Amino acid sequence: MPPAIETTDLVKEYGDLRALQELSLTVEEGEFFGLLGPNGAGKTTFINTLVGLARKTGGEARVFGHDVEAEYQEARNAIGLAPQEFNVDRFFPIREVLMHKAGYHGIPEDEAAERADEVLKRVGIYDKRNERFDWLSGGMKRRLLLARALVTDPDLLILDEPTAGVDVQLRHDLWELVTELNEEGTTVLLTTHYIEEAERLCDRVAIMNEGQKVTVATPDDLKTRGTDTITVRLESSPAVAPDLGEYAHETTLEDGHLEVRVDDGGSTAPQLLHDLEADGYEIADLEISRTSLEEIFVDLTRSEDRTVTRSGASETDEPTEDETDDGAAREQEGIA
Ligand SMILES: Nc1ncnc2c1ncn2[C@@H]1O[C@H](COP(=O)(O)OP(=O)(O)OP(=O)(O)O)[C@@H](O)[C@H]1O
Repeated sequence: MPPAIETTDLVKEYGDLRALQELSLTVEEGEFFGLLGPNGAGKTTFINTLVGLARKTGGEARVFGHDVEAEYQEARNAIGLAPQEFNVDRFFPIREVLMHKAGYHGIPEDEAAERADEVLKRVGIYDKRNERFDWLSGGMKRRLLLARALVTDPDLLILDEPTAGVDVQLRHDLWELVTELNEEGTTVLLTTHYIEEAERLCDRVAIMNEGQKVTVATPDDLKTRGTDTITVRLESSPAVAPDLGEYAHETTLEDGHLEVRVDDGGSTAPQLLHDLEADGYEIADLEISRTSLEEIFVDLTRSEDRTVTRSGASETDEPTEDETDDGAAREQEGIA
């Protein structure tokens, strides 16, 4: 089986703005894959090129082996997308919205009705089936987007910030549901700003910045890339920080607390204690803290200039041909 997603040197330009810069990424079938990056990193653009809402400028993109443009229908039929924005037809009861979506993907009416009921039950808003989208609460709208993504029984579920602005209960419900779907074999691509979410759910994460891939790793591997801090409380505070071995990348002393930054706190602490005692210091207390994934993420995506790289000099607010197309396609996506 080919990978669920495979892109090679994928480029997307909006006029002179390079939103994706030679992005090569592979998501294996069955993976729960996270896409992380600061605002404007290109996450939604990446998704849009996969689902046909944005036309790529260069490179290749395949979904289960199908070229996303040359074999659009095959690629698109494999994907269920829960987008960031609420792009749902507001004039129909939500059950009909789901049936239209299924019909658009070639599912016969009877089966579409069955599937609509099934997914509404699964996301917990079956009792709202005859209401219009506008009448749902924010959390219910998120559930509906997920239901719409699931109504075609996709092999690849793409969730673009599914828990943005939802309450804790719903966030946990959604986590449980997508974990279940992944365990049943659905490949999941998730973009999120919540590092905890990625850490909890994803087998691997890609960190993107300014349209480029910074790294791909498991959350555990990423965490080992940070440094640890050993904080030692000394019985009597010296005037200056002691001179330690090469293992100490940085040593600071404040109010009798010595903070030493090291690669691996667990294995360095005995050496540090030994060195301090040898120098006559009395130790009252010791604590090791590990860099959080969030700090590592901030480090990896730190940028002096947060603006996205522009390939040309001119800056214009005129919509490009692509943007106009994207708008039309988005509308279609909403209705379909
Ligand atoms: N249709 C468009 N026309 C012009 N520029 C666009 C368009 N869509 C996205 N961009 C630009 O491309 C860059 C990447 O945007 P994108 O929405 O992909 O980022 P993101 O990582 O999803 O951000 P966020 O986390 O804020 O959702 C941004 O600079 C954005 O302004």
